[in-house]
Amino acid sequence: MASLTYELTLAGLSVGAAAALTGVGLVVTYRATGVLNFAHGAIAVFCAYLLRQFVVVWDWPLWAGAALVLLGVAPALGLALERGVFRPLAVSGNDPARTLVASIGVFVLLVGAAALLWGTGAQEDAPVLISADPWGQLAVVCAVAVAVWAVTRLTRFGGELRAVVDDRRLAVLGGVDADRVAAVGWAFGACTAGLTGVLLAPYVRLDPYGLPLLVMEVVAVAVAARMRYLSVAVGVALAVGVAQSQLTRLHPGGWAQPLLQAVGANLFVVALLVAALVLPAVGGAGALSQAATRRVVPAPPGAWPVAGVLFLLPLGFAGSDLHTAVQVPALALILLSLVVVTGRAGQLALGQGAFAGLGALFAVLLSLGRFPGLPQLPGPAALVLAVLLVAPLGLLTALPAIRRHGLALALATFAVGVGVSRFVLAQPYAAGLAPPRPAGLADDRAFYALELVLLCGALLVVRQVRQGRSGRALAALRDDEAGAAAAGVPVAALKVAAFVLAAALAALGGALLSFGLRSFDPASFDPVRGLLWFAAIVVLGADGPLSALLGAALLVGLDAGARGGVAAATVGLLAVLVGRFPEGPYEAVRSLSVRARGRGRLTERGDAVRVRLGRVGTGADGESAARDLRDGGPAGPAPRTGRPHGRTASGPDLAPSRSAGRKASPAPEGRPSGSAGPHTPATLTPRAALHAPAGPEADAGRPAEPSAHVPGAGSGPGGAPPSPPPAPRAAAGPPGRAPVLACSGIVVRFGGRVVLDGVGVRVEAGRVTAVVGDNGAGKSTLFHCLAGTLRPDAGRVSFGDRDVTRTAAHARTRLGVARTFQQLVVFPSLSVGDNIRVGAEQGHVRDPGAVARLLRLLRVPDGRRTDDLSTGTLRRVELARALAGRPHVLLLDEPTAGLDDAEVAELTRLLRALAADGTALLIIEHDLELVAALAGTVHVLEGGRIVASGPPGEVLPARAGR
Ligand SMILES: Nc1ncnc2c1ncn2[C@@H]1O[C@H](COP(=O)(O)OP(=O)(O)OP(=O)(O)O)[C@@H](O)[C@H]1O
Repeated sequence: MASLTYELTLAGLSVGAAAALTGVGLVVTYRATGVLNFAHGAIAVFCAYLLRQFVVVWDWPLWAGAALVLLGVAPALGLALERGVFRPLAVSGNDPARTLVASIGVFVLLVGAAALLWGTGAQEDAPVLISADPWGQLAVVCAVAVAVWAVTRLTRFGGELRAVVDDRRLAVLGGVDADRVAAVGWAFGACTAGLTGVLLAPYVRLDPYGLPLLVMEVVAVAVAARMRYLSVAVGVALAVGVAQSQLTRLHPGGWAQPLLQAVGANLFVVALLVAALVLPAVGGAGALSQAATRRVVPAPPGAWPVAGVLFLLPLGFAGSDLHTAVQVPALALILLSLVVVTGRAGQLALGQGAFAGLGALFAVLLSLGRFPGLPQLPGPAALVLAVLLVAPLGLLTALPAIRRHGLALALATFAVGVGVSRFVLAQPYAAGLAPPRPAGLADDRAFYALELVLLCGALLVVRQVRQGRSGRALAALRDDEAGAAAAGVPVAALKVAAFVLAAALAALGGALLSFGLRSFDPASFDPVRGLLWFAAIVVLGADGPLSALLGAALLVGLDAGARGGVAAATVGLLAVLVGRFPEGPYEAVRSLSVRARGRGRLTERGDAVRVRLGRVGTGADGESAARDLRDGGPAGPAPRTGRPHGRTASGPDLAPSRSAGRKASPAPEGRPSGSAGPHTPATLTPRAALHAPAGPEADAGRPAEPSAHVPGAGSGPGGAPPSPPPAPRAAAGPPGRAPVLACSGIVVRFGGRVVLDGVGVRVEAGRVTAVVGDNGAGKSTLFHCLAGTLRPDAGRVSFGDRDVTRTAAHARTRLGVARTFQQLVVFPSLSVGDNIRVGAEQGHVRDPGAVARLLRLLRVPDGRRTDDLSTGTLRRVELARALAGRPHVLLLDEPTAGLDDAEVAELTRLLRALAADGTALLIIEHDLELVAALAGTVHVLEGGRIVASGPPGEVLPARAGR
């Protein structure tokens, strides 16, 4: 027995050593470049094939082949990838979605190229570089790990590496050659990938699809090591390898037997599921730009009728052509699922193959009467029930997606895809299933016609989802999750809905695929297919149903008409190009031609400048927008009643110069504060704009008007005194008014550090309350607690008499607490009008004229895209979106950031008018002059505590004098 244990341990160490090498390679590449290299497994298989080519086919000596592959080809491949694919992405900001798409593109490209060059069948004669005896392999792993440790800890290069990892731009400013660091990281990562492939190939099947996946399952090891700790990666890899090996000894009877066998054979997949779904997310938890997924390739005119005719053509086919054609609508449905979840909702869904496979398996089992607990069903009923059963399983990816973004979400959905493939689809009960076609549809033509009908139905459903209110909400979610929540979009529910609908569509497609081919083949739905489909839909323009039709025709056509691997190689190549040139082929050609002329090298500095200029909005539009703002006069007229707290603009003694850090205004304001501008309709006050009479249904669904809903709200200056606030500990503020929004005793800790310590503020109707303080004082943290984006560790937040401490951000918005962002947030894929419409729709404001009035009031251009508008205009768009939901409370985090003096004056007048109309405002602001001009009450935050509160005239001079 002891010797069996020993033997199994040795076998496990051998597997673990290869996994450890993968882990080390992934960690080093990630540390050097910030990229989780999905192509690692594909590089491994490419190198393994190449060594076989040299040694077995061309009869080279093993040492020569190995030296050339591992010390020549692999690092050269890594360098080429860094130089040609990932460096331009890193320079342009390392958008994780684009980087991920590019690395999946490289994966698909290399896998396709391997299939093209060496065929899709498995090779059994890969040369053995190091014997199966684990000691040699372990020695290699230890040597590699120690070398990496020594280089990163003891050399200057290691210091540079750490600097680049911490902050690439900062490191570059500090003189570090980030490109060199990344190049070394890529070369080394590719070397370890090659070594892994060469070590594994003789002991597992060397085939273009299986081996890369095997290597990618091992990503769990790197995730468990938090993409950081080499020793953890090596330890986990060896432990899982040994445990997997030892599990083969157990042979329990009954139901546990197949389960244990499956787990024993796939312990790295279990580890992947745990690492991706249970451990804290890697790659940062923040919402990420999904620029790569929202790409729309505009359909040329007449594309839909042409597509319709092309899809009808196969009805005239016969024989094998028609048999091939039946796969197209089925695959189009699967790709359509990605249009919904990735294209429109912006979620990186790498596991759609799993849902297609489940749909196929369930439908086939049901139609054969082999589904546990259910009788045999006729084909159509089996199809419907399979879709209904799989749809809720969309929660498998939807639930992780609620908290995970970007890379972490990609890993989670990939893990689910791999898990379902290994534990459900590739099981003995699923082997050799041959479902009958539904009665009356045995003929390929009839079946194809049914598929077309179902595809049309699905296209109509997707069209409905992408249009109108739901379409705008999904686009907002895709563009900026926090912004969407702030506009009132129920982010979590919408994600769940998108994933569930996508699972249903994929299941329908998968079921049709199996019925069409009259067989269930788990390999048709393996995770590599999932990656290929994902890359294909992103390449063709994820947010467009036409892409699904085109993609399906392309993939099926290439698979049927060309050598195996051509489809994957084509999609991979396109994905790499799209990763680099997301703006499309024109941009690609332009950039390449500029480079060919030797003038277009994108430098760190050049790009940074462009990014900066882009943000402040240069060019004719930006300048004209700023001029409009200056010349157009204030957004609203003078307050109808006097200012409630009777302050006028501050004296010069109160504030430091406002122009610090702000664009200088070339034109004088030339107008007294609060006066109406020439372009503003004289009768249009902010509240009048928001609450202008509308149809009887105008406020349907709205909880209540301020006075009915919130004590004190809407009473404005001189309103009836409301009842006292219910807050347990009275917050600072003048007595006699009930706060619309209040917090008390707020405590927030980050990692044990107290950032807010018993803070309380009241935000009252018709008043501007300000919070000032030094950088890091805790202002934004307090703001997040009030807006609902952060739950305090202790304390209470109340809205009127309602405790909202645990109420989600979007729900607070719907109650009437609107906010803007310090880094302004607009939804770039929506027009200006639609940006505002999202706010109105989510606030259940059904007055059709409200958006138009807001557009007029804030003088923002409807129909325009947001990309080329100036910061000032974008701030007004953001404000308009916040106001569109008719909020009772408006929270503004540094609203003047990036504005010039004229724009600040404009904003000041608008905010004053809003307050005069009864809105409760809370401002976090460094600009003391603005605070003095606007606020009735000022709270000074220092080190997480409120150290002074009162009217600005009392509080601010002390601050200004510091
Ligand atoms: N998510 C977080 N994790 C850990 N620490 C955080 C986090 N968010 C904020 N902090 C820390 O909490 C403190 C308060 O941050 P906060 O952003 O609230 O300050 P602030 O007053 O808004 O500063 P600024 O004016 O620069 O925006 C800072 O020291 C910051 O580093």
